[in-house]
Amino acid sequence: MDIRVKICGLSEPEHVVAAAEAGAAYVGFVFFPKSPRNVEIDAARALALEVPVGVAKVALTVNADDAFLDELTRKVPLDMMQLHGGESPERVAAVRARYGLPVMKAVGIADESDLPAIDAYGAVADQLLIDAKPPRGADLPGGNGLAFDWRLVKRKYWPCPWMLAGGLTPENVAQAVQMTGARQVDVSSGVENAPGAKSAELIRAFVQAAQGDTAPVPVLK
Ligand SMILES: O=C(O)c1ccccc1NCC(=O)[C@H](O)[C@H](O)COP(=O)(O)O
Repeated sequence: MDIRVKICGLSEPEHVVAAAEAGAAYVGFVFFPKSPRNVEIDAARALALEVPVGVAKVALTVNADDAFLDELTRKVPLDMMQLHGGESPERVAAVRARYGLPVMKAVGIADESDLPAIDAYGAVADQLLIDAKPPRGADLPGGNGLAFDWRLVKRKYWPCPWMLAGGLTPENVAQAVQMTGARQVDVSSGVENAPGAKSAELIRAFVQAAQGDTAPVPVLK
């Protein structure tokens, strides 16, 4: 099955190479100092230069200001910006216009009351990342290894391309794809041995499982 995979929170060249060789379509770099996956801009530039043509380099920021994004986009060759904070639809549109890069907006889902944000952000973003809403008081707005109820996003109409995220693992990704109809998936914690410590083996297992290269999983009713 042609499922596009994003491996997020990469900080070591060997894992960038593992993701690309496994067939990931996107690699993500996190710019958020509180995260165990945070990378500095100069380190991200070096990582980005390891990424083969055809694999999209995504910069994940959280409520970043123009000064930071100016430096980031000047120094790191990027293919997409991922906004993972409380950025408003107006801010999403402004970032898109200022940097001329496609913007993916993260939308956190916990229950039905979160669903209208899909249409609000879908009207201004190039893509949506549909993720689990972080628990109240969490240190990180994403990358928490938490899944949400996938039945909430079994919808027929999507305003733009989207990616499923939140608590995905090599074990559950095939079922998540089957239940939601997602054509793109994103993972961070599920391919780590500890927070921030990616595993090349788990990256390969995740891409294979997402693309249906393992035994089918039973459908949950
Ligand atoms: O991964 C982080 O540390 C992070 C920090 C701040 C904002 C967002 C962050 N990650 C967002 C991602 O794109 C994750 O891949 C997504 O939330 C799924 O994470 P996980 O449930 O750990 O697979």
